[in-house]
Amino acid sequence: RVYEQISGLSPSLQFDFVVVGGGTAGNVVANRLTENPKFSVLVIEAGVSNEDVLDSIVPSFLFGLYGATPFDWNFTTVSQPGLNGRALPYARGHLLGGSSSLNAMFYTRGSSEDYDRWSKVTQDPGWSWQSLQSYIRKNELWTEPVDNHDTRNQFDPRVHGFNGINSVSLAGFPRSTDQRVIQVTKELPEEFPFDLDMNDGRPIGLGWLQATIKKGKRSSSATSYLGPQFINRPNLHVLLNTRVTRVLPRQQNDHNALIFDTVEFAPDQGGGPTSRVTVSKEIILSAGVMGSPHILLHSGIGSAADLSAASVQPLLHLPDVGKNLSDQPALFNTWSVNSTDTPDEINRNATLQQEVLREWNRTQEGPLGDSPATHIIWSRLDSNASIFTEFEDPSAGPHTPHIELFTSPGFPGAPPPVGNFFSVGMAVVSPQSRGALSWNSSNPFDPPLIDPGLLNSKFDLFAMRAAVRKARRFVAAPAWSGYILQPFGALANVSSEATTDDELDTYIRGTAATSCHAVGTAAMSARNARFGVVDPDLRVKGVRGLRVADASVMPFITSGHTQAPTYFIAERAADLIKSAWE
Ligand SMILES: Cc1cc2nc3c(=O)[nH]c(=O)nc-3n(C[C@H](O)[C@H](O)[C@H](O)COP(=O)(O)OP(=O)(O)OC[C@H]3O[C@@H](n4cnc5c(N)ncnc54)[C@H](O)[C@@H]3O)c2cc1C
Repeated sequence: RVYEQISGLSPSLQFDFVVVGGGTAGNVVANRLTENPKFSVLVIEAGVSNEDVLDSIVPSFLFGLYGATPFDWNFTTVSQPGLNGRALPYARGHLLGGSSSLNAMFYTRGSSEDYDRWSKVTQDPGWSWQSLQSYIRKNELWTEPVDNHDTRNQFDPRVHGFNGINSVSLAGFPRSTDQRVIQVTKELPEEFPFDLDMNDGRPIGLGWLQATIKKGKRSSSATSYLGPQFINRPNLHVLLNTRVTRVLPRQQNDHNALIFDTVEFAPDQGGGPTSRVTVSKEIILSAGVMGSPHILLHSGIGSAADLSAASVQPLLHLPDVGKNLSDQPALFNTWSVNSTDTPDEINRNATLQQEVLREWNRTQEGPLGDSPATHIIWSRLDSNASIFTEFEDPSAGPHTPHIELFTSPGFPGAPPPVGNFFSVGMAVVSPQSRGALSWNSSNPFDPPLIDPGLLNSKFDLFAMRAAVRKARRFVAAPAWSGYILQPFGALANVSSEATTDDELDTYIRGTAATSCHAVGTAAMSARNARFGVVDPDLRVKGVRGLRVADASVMPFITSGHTQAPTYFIAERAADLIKSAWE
């Protein structure tokens, strides 16, 4: 059952588990726990329903979800020294499905070494790439693209799951640039080798993008894990528009351990009275990389000094709550092109957009049904790069990329009034910089202070420079001759062979932003480690009855986009919880 307001929830209902946050991870946990009819679960989600939100259904309408909309938390970061002091908007999903309902839908697992590093740092073999395979497959429902084209040379079925819940697909509408992109792998195979499947654990190379899309529609954790076949389970309850403000312990037991069993919440718009619900088994925080540590801090779990300074009574000194935030700096390089066959025409012409929307409504086919990108190039810095004399390699191993380039026909976001474009987005996917989430108010309705620490490290700046140069070499391949006209905007200042590092730094610091891939603010560590927030079984260290299951538990960011690993974490989390109670 879905309740729009707190008043809809009968006070007589009893729950074994409360899942805080109906986002990417939370809905997985709720789905898997309610497979057992004996477990009753309440999901409490701050945001609105995802139902009938057209911009969340039609993949290429994603840009309509961001900013001052009901669907985005619309956070702002603190000033970023690495970006000339700019403060950035920071999107997070504020609707059922969380960020899976508004992200760019890229499905990338990262490298096998990323997970093996988690396993090493947590001393838990269960987090290794090999061990997670069963969860990867439980999550993935490989789905043929809506146009049913021949996909044999575009992915490797041996590494995919065909019986999971969340749809993953190749693009269902060919782009005029597709063949040129592939042509580059033949013209410059050393630098841009073709890779049949970037999700086989060894992503280095250039391959076709896979995305969480089902036959031309976004597949989010809300449409998949809370889909019609699940949402009517009598033991599954979802409360929307409701913000969790704190979790509270019951009286201390004989051993002095805090046992959390109560969730406090209020209407999301603030101003209303708080209510409470008590669980008989566990509370699972799945409020995401911003929400979960924010709730822990407001509940008195964090650095004791910081808690006292914020006038919150410290319950447990756990200084790493909110620390270790890891994000991937990103920017778009854009070129003008000699073609009118780009999405720019649709994106700036309302009549044309209505026409293709009518086609999409009829068939779910056409240019609206895909993520904006077509291919991704994953690369490492040269092993003899000068930066390695100063820094240890922050990547997880020799098969793990440092940087990513992704190709998108058209202008990124709303296009200028005239012109047609091709863009290469890029990111440092194995960054060295770390930021933090903190607070300066004891009011849980005040937003946290978000510092993604973008480009704080010289390593990340070095990697960004390498990525811009790589993007320039990519579009200089013969395949683009006659198509790419000239660099657009600030890229024009850094497009000659003679461009210096300083000039590149000015471009990068002036234009880079976030990938919105923050993780790590409630990181896992080994059971007896002196750092970290949760144990390898995702229990908050030092207390009982409380786990975290979402992107915030990643001890290191994976070298890709972060929704797929979040799904895998949630699948394993559900199994860990079930095995504790079944
Ligand atoms: C704009 C954008 C684009 C992205 N693109 C991609 C991409 O293409 N591919 C990719 O792999 N990753 C992408 N990501 C990242 C990816 O979506 C996230 O890493 C992942 O979805 C995080 O999942 P989560 O479960 O940790 O958090 P979320 O999915 O954000 O879920 C957290 C949920 O908790 C709710 N919540 C928070 N606080 C409270 C509270 N106090 N009370 C109640 N509910 C609360 C939120 O409303 C939300 O629904 C993108 C992210 C963004 C924002």
